[in-house]
Amino acid sequence: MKIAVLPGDGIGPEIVAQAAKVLDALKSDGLHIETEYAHLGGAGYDAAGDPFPAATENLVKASDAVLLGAVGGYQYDALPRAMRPEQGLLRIRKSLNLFANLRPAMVYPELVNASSLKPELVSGLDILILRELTGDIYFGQPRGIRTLESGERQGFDTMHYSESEIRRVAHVGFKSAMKRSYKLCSVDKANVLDTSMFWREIVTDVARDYPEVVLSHMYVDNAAMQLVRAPKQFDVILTGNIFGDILSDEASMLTGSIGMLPSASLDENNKGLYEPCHGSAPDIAGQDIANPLATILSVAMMMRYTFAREDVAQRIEGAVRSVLQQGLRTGDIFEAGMQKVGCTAMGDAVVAAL
Ligand SMILES: NC(=O)C1=CN([C@@H]2O[C@H](COP(=O)(O)OP(=O)(O)OC[C@H]3O[C@@H](n4cnc5c(N)ncnc54)[C@H](O)[C@@H]3O)[C@@H](O)[C@H]2O)C=CC1
Ligand SMILES: CC(C)CC(=O)C(=O)O
Ligand SMILES: [Mg+2]
Repeated sequence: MKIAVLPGDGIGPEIVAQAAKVLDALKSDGLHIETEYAHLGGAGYDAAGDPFPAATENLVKASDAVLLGAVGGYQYDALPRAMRPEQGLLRIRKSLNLFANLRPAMVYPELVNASSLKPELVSGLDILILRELTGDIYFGQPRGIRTLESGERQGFDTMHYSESEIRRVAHVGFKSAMKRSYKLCSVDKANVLDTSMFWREIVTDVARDYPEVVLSHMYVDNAAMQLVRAPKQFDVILTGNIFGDILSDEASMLTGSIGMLPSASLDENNKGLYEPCHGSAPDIAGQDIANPLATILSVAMMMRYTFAREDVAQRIEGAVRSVLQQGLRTGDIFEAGMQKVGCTAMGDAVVAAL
């Protein structure tokens, strides 16, 4: 298992250090894990003048999987767009062809009261948001800021999806639904956007290959509302890049915190990049208070999807469950009566529970 580790920026190094301890513990138990570190995002810009340095690209292409913290920081916000940390993230996803982004949102029984919704709405929740990750308005050309004939300046981006991009992620969605509850809801804005109208047409066509799966369609504004009204109506949500980005942050709060939501970004062969769904949280960086569980759970997803080690994945998930049962909580999921711990102590507790 050759794993490239990219701590990134902000809380990235803190949370990745905890996940790395889990990898070290698994290695001591006999798993053949080899890790190598590199820079991405602001760290890449600082070290090599590029948010996705060539050395990082070479390393991730030579690795089986990538573990990433997060990128971004206030100090980089005024850089030209191409130099911003977030462009490093978009480029690594594109470079590795990681078109399928799996973002499971499940509520641990111990955290039912940490959710911002009523316990009965979220208890037992287990949904999968499948977000297309290498297309859509985040990658569309042309884009930029131009001056119109009137002399007024205008910012513009381009949304598009090609048929092959929709087909391949739709297949992942239907296959995921076949392993779960045979229900797939495709989320779009087909009442307004041509891109979405086309998305709906192709998803409907792909559905013919999966007659066992019940396909439904929902507009994204309604989906945002339904996610907080009655989230358990969903099982797999299939959607595009920008809608999935937004809906998955929303879904994270059903679980108690964005610090609980892991992700897997996969190519056609299940080579993957694994990262928490949240960002670099510069507002809490350097204080040892970030929740490392989303990153640790991302390692579990890595074991499941890239290395086909369901046993190891479940072992890590069991350890996370165990620390929650012990009453340990970082600040973002803290409730009265629980024991508040920092990022490092939470990581240590997970390792001890492995
Ligand atoms: N995948 C990535 O690397 C992503 C990077 N970003 C970047 O991160 C930076 C900050 O963006 P924001 O919009 O503030 O989103 P964010 O996800 O970093 O933070 C949003 C809020 O959630 C909290 N939070 C996030 N992760 C947490 C954790 N593990 N434990 C406890 N609290 C946590 C933060 O403290 C903050 O209050 C920006 O530069 C942004 O571009 C944003 C999203 C994803
Ligand atoms: C650069 C952004 C697209 C990162 C983000 O918000 C995400 O992937 O969730
Ligand atoms: Mg996001």
